[in-house]
Amino acid sequence: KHLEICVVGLNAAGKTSLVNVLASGQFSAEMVPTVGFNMRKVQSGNTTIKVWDIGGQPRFRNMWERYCRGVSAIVFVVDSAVPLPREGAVQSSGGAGGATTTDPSDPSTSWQVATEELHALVARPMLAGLPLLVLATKNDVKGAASAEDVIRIMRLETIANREVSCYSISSKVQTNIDVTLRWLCARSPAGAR
Ligand SMILES: Nc1nc2c(ncn2[C@@H]2O[C@H](COP(=O)(O)OP(=O)(O)OP(=O)(O)O)[C@@H](O)[C@H]2O)c(=O)[nH]1
Ligand SMILES: [Mg+2]
Repeated sequence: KHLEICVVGLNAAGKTSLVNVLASGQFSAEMVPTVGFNMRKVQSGNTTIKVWDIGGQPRFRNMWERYCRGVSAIVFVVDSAVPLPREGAVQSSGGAGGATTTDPSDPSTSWQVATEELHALVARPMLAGLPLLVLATKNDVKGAASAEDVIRIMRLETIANREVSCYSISSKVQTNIDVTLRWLCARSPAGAR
């Protein structure tokens, strides 16, 4: 079986680290930001997964939709080690793309931007119905947000008309990498949906 998936999320969320662990089992603390995109192939049993890993810096975010078209699933990676905002601090401010003034020193900003980027992406008509896996990574860090926190903060229950899952994972100590791979392998090839 051949699948194609696309991994997106904010810069330094941990996308490339995850893809490296999926592809080769290797984790490195020394990472360089992805410029543009990388493609890696992940083999699991008789399933080959072509993985598009897109840069998360603001200038690459407009590429996400293009690479997500026609894949079997979208993986959105968030950094769960970023402190959670105060209750109610993450609000919808009407879409992503620079219209929002952000304070980079404010941890609620990162959650808010991630939430806005995710909701803007899944609202794209071309991506309608694509299964979504939100991965809250870096759960090896003390005080990391749980999957339940992420579901609430990012309002994942409001994302309708597609399969949505959320796992808390760590690439560093390889927590829930197995369930992530099982979720990916269970997708149907694009076109077969
Ligand atoms: N503690 C911990 N650190 C992690 C984990 N995954 C990634 N990191 C660290 O987070 C930083 C960013 O990781 P990357 O994988 O490069 O992040 P990215 O999402 O690919 O970033 P861009 O390519 O800029 O979009 C690196 O210092 C990683 O070592 C994890 O599971 N646990
Ligand atoms: Mg990267």
